[in-house]
Amino acid sequence: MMFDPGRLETAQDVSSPDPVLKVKITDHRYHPLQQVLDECALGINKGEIVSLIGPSGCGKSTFLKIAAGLLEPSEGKVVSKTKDSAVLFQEHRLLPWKTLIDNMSFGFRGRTIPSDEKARRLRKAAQIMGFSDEDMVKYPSELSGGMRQRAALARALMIEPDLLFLDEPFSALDIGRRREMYRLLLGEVRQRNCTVLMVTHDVFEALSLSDRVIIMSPDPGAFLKEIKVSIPLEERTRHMVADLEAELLCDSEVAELFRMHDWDQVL
Ligand SMILES: Nc1ncnc2c1ncn2[C@@H]1O[C@H](COP(=O)(O)OP(=O)(O)OP(=O)(O)O)[C@@H](O)[C@H]1O
Repeated sequence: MMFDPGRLETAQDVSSPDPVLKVKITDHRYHPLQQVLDECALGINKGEIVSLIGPSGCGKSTFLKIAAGLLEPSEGKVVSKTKDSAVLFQEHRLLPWKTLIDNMSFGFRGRTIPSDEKARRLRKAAQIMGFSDEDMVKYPSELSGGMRQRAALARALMIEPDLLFLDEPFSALDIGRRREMYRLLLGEVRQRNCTVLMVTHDVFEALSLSDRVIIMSPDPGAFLKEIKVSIPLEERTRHMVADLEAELLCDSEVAELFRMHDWDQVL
């Protein structure tokens, strides 16, 4: 297929010779008879935002969990040169019996960080996320869905990670809250040149936020295509991203994958 080379390019070995995260999986199975992942290799450069998209069940979360070191691949290896990584899931995973401040502080567990530095980070995160002093002593059940998701992001950012794994963390939010989260996240990510690997169902979201988008096909999961989005993130408009999405779905392999041959029709 032809992509407009100024906007969407088929990525050909865009990772530097020295990526900060290198994942090479040749096989992954939860059960001996069911191969979930076939060959999948990915190198991510420092400060790069890479998204994985693909049909439900193709193995995106499995790949992300392996990349994040939460799961051992049946065959393969992960090499990371980053210092601190954090994972953010679709469910906020806040502890219901802890207040907001205690949930955010939970991000510090297992780290030796001086208490004045902890207090500084908590204050800064509360300010960025828009939490009042009153909010900080509330329990998760007393917070709105958007606040809970912001709290989960704040907790993940407490350790000031240089590598962030996101598994559909915005999918339960409305469009306005989602954009709010994008801004909060990208502000932090850009400021600290953090590297990001994100799984999403949403092609528009992937094209909005990423430097590179990887499209996975199922049975067993494998990388079908890599797309580089060359419009700088700060310059992307919704209109441009909608055009990129249409362009991507014109690719017969991608359309086939998502069963979107007639993508222009609403139904
Ligand atoms: N813990 C597990 N034990 C057994 N099978 C699993 C486990 N986790 C995932 N699977 C299976 O592995 C396959 C890939 O699942 P995975 O969650 O990685 O896909 P996905 O692309 O992230 O899906 P979705 O988009 O629906 O979240 C599926 O067939 C799923 O049933």
